[in-house]
Amino acid sequence: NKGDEVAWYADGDNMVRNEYNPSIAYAFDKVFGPATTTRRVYDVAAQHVVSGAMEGINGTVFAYGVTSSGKTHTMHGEQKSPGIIPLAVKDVFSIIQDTPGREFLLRVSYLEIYNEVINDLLDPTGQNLRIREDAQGTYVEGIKEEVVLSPAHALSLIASGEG
Ligand SMILES: Nc1ncnc2c1ncn2[C@@H]1O[C@H](COP(=O)(O)OP(=O)(O)OP(=O)(O)O)[C@@H](O)[C@H]1O
Repeated sequence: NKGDEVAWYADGDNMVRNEYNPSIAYAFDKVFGPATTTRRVYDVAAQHVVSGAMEGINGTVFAYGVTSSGKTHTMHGEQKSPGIIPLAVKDVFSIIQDTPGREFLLRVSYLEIYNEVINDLLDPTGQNLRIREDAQGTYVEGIKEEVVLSPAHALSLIASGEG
């Protein structure tokens, strides 16, 4: 809209190619073009991580990119086009609903890593936290974990961490 030109474009499902020098191209597991909805990105790239986590397989979904590349747009989205975080939270609760006979305890924590420093976004006193490892795996020492009972509860916690 500002008149910026496209410098890189999606060439098929697995390639990003330079507009000015088409011999420069990078291959990825999956490339989504500009018309792709975040819902589609979630379904293809994140949903299996979420369902895997509910089966006990540790998983991570993270966005990485320069300023204004669309991390917030993709992860948070907006009311009418929710991002990966709200879609994942809703999915988790519907998986629980569809799994009668098993009990789940869901805890949300929310942190920011900036310049190698970890801060707790749910607890202003939790600053410069350490990453530790024990027999259970890797964890952030002293991070606040809040038990959540509904998608709205989880999302309002996350929203409170933004402020
Ligand atoms: N896929 C997209 N479709 C439409 N608009 C987008 C898309 N990705 C980003 N935008 C828009 O581009 C602008 C910058 O995106 P966004 O704020 O998500 O970037 P960011 O990577 O989170 O930036 P920062 O690192 O500065 O926080 C926003 O106005 C956003 O709505």
